[in-house]
Amino acid sequence: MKTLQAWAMQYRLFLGILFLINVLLGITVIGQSYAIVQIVDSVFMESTTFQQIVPYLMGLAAFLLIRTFLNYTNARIGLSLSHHVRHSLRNALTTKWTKIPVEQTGESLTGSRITTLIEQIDQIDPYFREYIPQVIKTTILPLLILIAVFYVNPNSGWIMLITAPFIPISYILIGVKTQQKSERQLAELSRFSGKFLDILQGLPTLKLLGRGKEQSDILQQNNQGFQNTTLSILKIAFASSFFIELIITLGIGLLALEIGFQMLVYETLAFASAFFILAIAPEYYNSLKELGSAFHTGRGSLAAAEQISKELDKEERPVSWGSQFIEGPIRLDANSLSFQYDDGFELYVNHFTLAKQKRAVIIGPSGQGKTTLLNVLAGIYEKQQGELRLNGELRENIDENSWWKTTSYISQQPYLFSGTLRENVSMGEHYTDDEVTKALQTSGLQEWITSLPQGLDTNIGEGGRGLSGGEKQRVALARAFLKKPTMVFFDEPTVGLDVRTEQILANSIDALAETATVLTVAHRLPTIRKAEWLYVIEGGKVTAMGTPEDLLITSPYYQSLMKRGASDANTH
Ligand SMILES: Nc1ncnc2c1ncn2[C@@H]1O[C@H](COP(=O)(O)OP(=O)(O)OP(=O)(O)O)[C@@H](O)[C@H]1O
Repeated sequence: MKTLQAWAMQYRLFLGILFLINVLLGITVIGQSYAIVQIVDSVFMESTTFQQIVPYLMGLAAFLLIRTFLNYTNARIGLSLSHHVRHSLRNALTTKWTKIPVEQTGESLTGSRITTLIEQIDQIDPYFREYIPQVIKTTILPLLILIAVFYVNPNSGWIMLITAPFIPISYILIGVKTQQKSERQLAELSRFSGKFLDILQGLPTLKLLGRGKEQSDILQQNNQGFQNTTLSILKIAFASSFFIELIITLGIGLLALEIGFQMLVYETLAFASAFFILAIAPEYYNSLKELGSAFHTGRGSLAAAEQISKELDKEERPVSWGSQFIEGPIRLDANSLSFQYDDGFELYVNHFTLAKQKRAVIIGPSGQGKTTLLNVLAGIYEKQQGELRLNGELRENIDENSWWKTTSYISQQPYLFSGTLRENVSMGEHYTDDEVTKALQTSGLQEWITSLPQGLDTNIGEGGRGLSGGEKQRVALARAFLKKPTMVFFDEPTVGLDVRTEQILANSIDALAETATVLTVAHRLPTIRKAEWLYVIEGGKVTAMGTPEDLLITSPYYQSLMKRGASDANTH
């Protein structure tokens, strides 16, 4: 629970208020017992008149009211503490996610992962709402009661002090015993739900194969296993609460016995004192018992806290930028450039150069690092070593905004936001409808827009739902046409596009290449054939670089590609 404790310690003011409230609560509980004792003693032992006990009755009512108010405030502060911690964790996670470099977003930022983590923040609620206030209460209340009892009758104080640890010890023993079983129960549950989902999804196939009955039996067995584990945990839970109640009863019984001896045999204790001890003892044991159950509730927050803190502690590799403004046609140069995914695939580029306004392509077998290289050169991934120069200036000295203003990056799966087509193309910049329409036309979407009843005002779902891969790329191209970049990074789709879309994409790139340096990760022969300059990537290294004529001599990969010739439309 170290992580949770550390989070709680950031809210010392709340903890201080909780401490104060519980000191007052302790005083109220003692005062309430004192008032009850005085009323009973006056009425039964001293036969006083009603008039004389009125102040005690009023005192009792006041203590009861104050106690209710303090308990309410205690719960409110717990709630508020939990709200503040969860709010700041949500903020911390969102800040973290917005800063995560693109390279890491793929591995950590899927929608379902975000949802799971945000939901897990709510699972830490019981720790702050119940456990923390209860820990503070259990630290202060029994202590104050103990001081009062020691003051009234030290012998009873000793009995209460010695019997108290049995309650937390029992809880710890039960916790240890049930932990393994609960873990097994969780495993059973996930096995059961996995199997259930699997069978449900494959039901039509199973029916066709006549295997429905067998699967139903398997499901029954899994269900039985889960039931048995749950029941065995429940058995321990029931037995344990019986055991703890027994300890409390024995503790109070022992106290009664000792008090009885002192009152009747040794006559060293007055009735009022004895009654006070017996009236306050249940408060003492109950608050210890409540800590145990709050502890179990709080433990449920543990796994969620671990997940959240793991996410928060994840190392970031942000791309560093500087203040040098960049514009005009771009030239790229790189030396000894290296990049590695967390202990995974490694890219190393000894030497790389791309002249201004050249039309270059990166080729190579699948999974060898073409996209990775494109991303490092575009400044989406941070290089680990080496130097990358843009127009002769080190990349880290370039102003990030001016770079992205000059650049268009068209990935294999461009992201479209939930919003209108106009918003998705203009991306926050101001363009007239004519300009937007023209850009969409140049990227071959003319027919498509005219078929849309709402035209540019058509709403596009999150992630471009309802648009094909080719349409998404064409919307991304339209963005590029509006931007008029001087550097274009284009990751050609690997998935098969229809001939017409392919032609439109090629024409669009041709149009962009008139005014920009274009670097394409190419998968298609027509694109490769149009290249003025080529790079071959194999095993994360640039194995050849030059004009198509150069490569026919220096690169066996390029030679074999050209040999396969026109019959092979794809390099894969
Ligand atoms: N985010 C990532 N984390 C870890 N490894 C990755 C990540 N992205 C890619 N890789 C790995 O890096 C290697 C190179 O991937 P990359 O996408 O650069 O290859 P590619 O040559 O562009 O492939 P393709 O032609 O199939 O698109 C692959 O082995 C891939 O599995």
